[in-house]
Amino acid sequence: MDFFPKVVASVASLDDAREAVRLGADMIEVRVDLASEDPPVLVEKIFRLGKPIIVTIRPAWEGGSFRGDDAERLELFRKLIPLADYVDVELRAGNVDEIVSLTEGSDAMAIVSYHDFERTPSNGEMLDIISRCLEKGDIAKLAVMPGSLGDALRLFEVTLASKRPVCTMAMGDIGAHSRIVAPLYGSVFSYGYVREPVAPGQMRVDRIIEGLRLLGLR
Ligand SMILES: O=C1C[C@@](O)(C(=O)O)C[C@@H](O)[C@@H]1O
Repeated sequence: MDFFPKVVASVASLDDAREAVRLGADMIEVRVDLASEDPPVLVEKIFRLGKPIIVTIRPAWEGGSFRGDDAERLELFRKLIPLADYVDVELRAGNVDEIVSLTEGSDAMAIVSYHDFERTPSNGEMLDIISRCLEKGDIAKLAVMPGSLGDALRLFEVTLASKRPVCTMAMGDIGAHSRIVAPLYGSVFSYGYVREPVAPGQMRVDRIIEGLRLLGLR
């Protein structure tokens, strides 16, 4: 295996971030849209834990809880980027290019993401989505909802066929195994939870680590 996938803990509090470190997460995704604490204060506290940080401000129209407008979200990203190793922005965001451009001249990389909570697109559509994400940012992320194991299998095919770096996951109960299996096909990150899943089918991060070890990926 020419790379080792990173296990990302999705958190919205300092307590969960501390637990993520204890459970062995490699990186911490701060879901700013789910946090109750002031974002710059929270991200600064989590930054001090010493793990790479992904800043995500997921809008309601793509499954998150942020209800501000594009300008407000852009400003929040601008404030948080100095502490971020990665920012996650949706391919379909109206100002995706503006948000990605905030990373230029910073240490942060841009994850350009696409979530389909209803279905698993065709292989051609998924490859096209990944390609468009990589045109805009540094890492492509694709999360889909499988209706069958065959859909999950197609996601693995697409992951294997994709240019790097790509992060993929099949959500829901049918797709839960993808948290451990997708990295085998080249997914560079696997997202898990600490206390409660933030997306359908997420596993707790220590379980992902255990599974990756069984596959010789840790
Ligand atoms: O995009 C993703 C993936 C995710 O939706 C998941 O299915 O684990 C969890 C989100 O927090 C993250 O930003």
